[in-house]
Amino acid sequence: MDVTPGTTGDAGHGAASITLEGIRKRYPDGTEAVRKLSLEVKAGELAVLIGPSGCGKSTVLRMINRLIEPTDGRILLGDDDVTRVDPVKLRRRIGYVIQNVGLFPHQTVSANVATVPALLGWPRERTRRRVDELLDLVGLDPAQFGRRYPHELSGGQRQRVGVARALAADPVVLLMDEPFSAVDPIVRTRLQEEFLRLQAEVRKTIVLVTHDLDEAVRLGDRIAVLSEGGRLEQYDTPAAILGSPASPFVREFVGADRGIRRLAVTPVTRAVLDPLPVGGGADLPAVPLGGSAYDALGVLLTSAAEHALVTEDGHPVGLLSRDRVLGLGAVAS
Ligand SMILES: Nc1ncnc2c1ncn2[C@@H]1O[C@H](COP(=O)(O)OP(=O)(O)OP(=O)(O)O)[C@@H](O)[C@H]1O
Repeated sequence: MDVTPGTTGDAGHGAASITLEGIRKRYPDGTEAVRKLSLEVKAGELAVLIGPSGCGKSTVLRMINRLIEPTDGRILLGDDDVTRVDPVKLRRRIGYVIQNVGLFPHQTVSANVATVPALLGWPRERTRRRVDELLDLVGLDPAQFGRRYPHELSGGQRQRVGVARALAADPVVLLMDEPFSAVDPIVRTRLQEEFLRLQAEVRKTIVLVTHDLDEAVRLGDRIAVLSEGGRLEQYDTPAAILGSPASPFVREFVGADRGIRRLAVTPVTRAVLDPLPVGGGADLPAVPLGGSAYDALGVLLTSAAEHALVTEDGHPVGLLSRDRVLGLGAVAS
């Protein structure tokens, strides 16, 4: 996954904001899948759409790349109204990753990743370099995997090829519909971690649909909780969604264990520390400043200590009490 920053040519400056203005989708049979949704995703941010089955998540995603035409409203990429541009050209600017990836089974991994560059008529050498660079970026050795066919890969490897393919032509936006749901939980966690590293590298504007709240909390800069008809219940950071649900619907949706989930996204900061004791507290268990409150609680519980020593670059900076950590997980009810 290691690349020199900038070699992909897209370290952030290839991203565009996405603005949904009162979008609506009424299917021909009369189903109002999305009634009136407004939402803005800032350039370089990852927004997660989450909500119960059938609430309109996929419909929203597919309106952004016009696989589904909105009945009403506007969708802007940066300042461009996507409903006014040719949908085929539009889709070349938007990467799309779906569950089970949808790789072409009779094409090699390299040919799959090269799909959009080939459509754009890139010279062969440029395409080859880009394909190798992307396979490296998603952690697949091009020499080993480039000539394989999709059925010769594991589920997790196929997902990575799907991500590489979506990034190939340096899209301004990436849409991901349940991209990690087809793999087992352990592989999923690893792919999510790799994906976060990749996103720190490429800084695309991403809209990701998931059913999995843990995934939403782990990956999202912001989470949009939707209810039936694409109604926006809350759009905020993971910590705010878990800490202050805006409606009974969100409270129920994020569930009773949201205090624990909240600890996972709350860092230990100087603001919650007590002063160091005389003698330095060297016998106490240590936790790093900036680490998650969830990890700190784990250390406190396993060592049965009332306090942990918080360190920065190995130097003690203060004490963290168990009560303080539990207070960080407390949520408005
Ligand atoms: N082509 C269609 N014609 C009529 N209704 C449709 C069509 N596609 C989707 N719907 C309906 O629109 C609503 C929203 O569907 P959508 O697939 O966007 O939901 P979702 O939130 O992505 O669901 P899931 O989480 O189950 O994938 C559902 O009630 C669905 O039955």
